[in-house]
Amino acid sequence: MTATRTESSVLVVGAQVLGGEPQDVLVLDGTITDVAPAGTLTAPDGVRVVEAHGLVLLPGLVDLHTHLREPGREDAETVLTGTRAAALGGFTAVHAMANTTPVADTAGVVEQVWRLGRDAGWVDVHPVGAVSVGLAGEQLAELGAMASSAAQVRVFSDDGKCVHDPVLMRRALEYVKAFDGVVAQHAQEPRLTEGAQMHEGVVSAEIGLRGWPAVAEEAIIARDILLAEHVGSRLHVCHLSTAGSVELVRRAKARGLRVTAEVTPHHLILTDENARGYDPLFKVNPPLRTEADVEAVRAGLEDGTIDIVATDHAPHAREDKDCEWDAAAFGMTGLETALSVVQATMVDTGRMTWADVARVMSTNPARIGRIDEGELPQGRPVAPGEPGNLVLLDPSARTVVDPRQQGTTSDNSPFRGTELPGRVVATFLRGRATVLDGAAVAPAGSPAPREDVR
Ligand SMILES: NC(=O)N[C@@H](CC(=O)O)C(=O)O
Ligand SMILES: [Zn+2]
Ligand SMILES: [Zn+2]
Repeated sequence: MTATRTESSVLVVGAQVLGGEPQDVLVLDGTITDVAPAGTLTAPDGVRVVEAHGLVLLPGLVDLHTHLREPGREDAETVLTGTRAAALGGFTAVHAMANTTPVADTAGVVEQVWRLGRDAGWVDVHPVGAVSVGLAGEQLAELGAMASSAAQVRVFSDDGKCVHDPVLMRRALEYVKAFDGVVAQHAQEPRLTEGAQMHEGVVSAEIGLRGWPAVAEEAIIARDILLAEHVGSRLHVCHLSTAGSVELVRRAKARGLRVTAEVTPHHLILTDENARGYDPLFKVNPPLRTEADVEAVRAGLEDGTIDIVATDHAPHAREDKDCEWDAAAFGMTGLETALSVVQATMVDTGRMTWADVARVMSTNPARIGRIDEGELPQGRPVAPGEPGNLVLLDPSARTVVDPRQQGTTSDNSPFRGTELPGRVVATFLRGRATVLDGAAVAPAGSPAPREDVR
């Protein structure tokens, strides 16, 4: 028995794999070797045994849309704290958005983020490359160099900003075809959203905040679908939030186009009514929409129009959120509440099974990001021969969200003080526990987490 075997091996006993019948799952040296009916497997000497009766076992979650803020805003989050938060949320891989300072628009920056992730050891970090230099929307970034770098970038996005120029968008869609990449668009028509603060509707009119019409999102999605069809490329729609957007993607899919879409946990549960108290915790881009939009995105996720749930975890420092609405930054944290919100809105409502959750939070995001194959594949089935990337959750638990108890540096969760169902009990990255009994387990030899700025 080697030290490695102990560290990256585990026997999970009696877990409901994808919510099904209780099974034992044995992981040896990072790889699943056996899945058998509960009570039939025994642990080899020195292998950790995790008792999991009544718990649900899913493949490790994959986030296609995380803001880790490093380099540049380490006061809000670092690769280390953000990936620790991800592990606590049940994730084994995240895609780190490019809107950092400097912007991740060169091979050098994406390799830096990739290395920081690897050294931290909490989850696999896959940097997203910017579409345009400095997110300025003018000049195409070095997409090819980022793709062939050590970070092997496949997802490109100016997220935070919309790739508004149709010529630039067309070029990006053409360029990424060479390496089977995808452009992930933040769909926001800039002229229709100048100074916009929240969803344009009854509530914005009543409380006097500048509105952000649904059409500002839908106009860009419609255009990009046409461009992707013209070019024959893959398009991914970030944080889709309106009923009209769901309908556009539904029609594109019906026509066989390679268009995928994501919804965030917050757009599955919160509405513009939450803005009535002017609490900037509910200020987010795209804005929280109406009850009808919430129903439409739930239905879209249920019928497969929306492929994935992505967190859009957007940590912000205190001074950027602890101010009046108009001055506050857009964004909310989400890595540590995503699974609970999906349980509350989709599983506990009877709309989805745990197998469906595995599909929209692991299999599909890994596939869209092209990390389902290669050296360290993610989003794979819970089956022999597959990597031991797993999350064990207790669906019967209920937790009151307390940002001070979370792994993220920032405390801008809209669910502060809210009771949510479900709790991540353990997370395994290639057999190694990153979370046990709901607590983060620092990887051996990892740097000590720096003092959080609070
Ligand atoms: N979602 C947000 O409200 N904010 C994101 C940017 C983005 O995802 O567009 C951020 O970087 O803070
Ligand atoms: Zn965005
Ligand atoms: Zn984002």
